Amino acid sequence: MKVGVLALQGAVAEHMKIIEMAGEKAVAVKKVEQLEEIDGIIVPGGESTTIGKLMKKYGFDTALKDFSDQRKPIFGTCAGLIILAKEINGTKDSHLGLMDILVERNAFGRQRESFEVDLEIEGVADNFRAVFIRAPYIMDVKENVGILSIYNGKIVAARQEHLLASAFHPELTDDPRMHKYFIEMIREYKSQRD
Ligand SMILES: NC(=O)CC[C@H](N)C(=O)O
Repeated sequence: MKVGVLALQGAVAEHMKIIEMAGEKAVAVKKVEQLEEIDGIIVPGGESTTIGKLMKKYGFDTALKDFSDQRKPIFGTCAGLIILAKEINGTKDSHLGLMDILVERNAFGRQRESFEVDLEIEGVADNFRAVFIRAPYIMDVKENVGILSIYNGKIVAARQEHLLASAFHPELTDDPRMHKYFIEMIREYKSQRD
């Protein structure tokens, strides 16, 4: 199995390190052609407007929709969560628009630009150290979306079939459990496709 990390901008190397720590091969994806050789992809944190623009420029906007149509899993972390969302509060624009979630950007306020908390994440861990950096949160979900974690009344992780999203950065600690959960999703959907 090969797990891709969209390598246009943001925390790419950190995700690759944890994927390898979890025992799978990581691929830095810079060209749409590479999507054929991978079984799932992580859209990392960074700056969603920048990632969105680069995605359009290199054809990933349509290519990743095709990737999702093939039921290949996508995991969006932080800015990646914003990229996956169908709705971004305060704007009519969206990026991939795949997940039935409404998100608010930079949702935890200036005084809390970055912080760490221990989270309970359904199916993943009951004490996951989560790093939030200018993080978004999920304001609302449709009924087909499973809520995996809530912090201070705010949804910070969710799953919709083969799509996974977290408001925090699971690649910035040495805990591979969130990545292992995603790798299991990839395995599950790969066996359905084969
Ligand atoms: N750490 C992050 O990925 C921050 C996301 C950023 N605030 C955005 O809106 O794109």
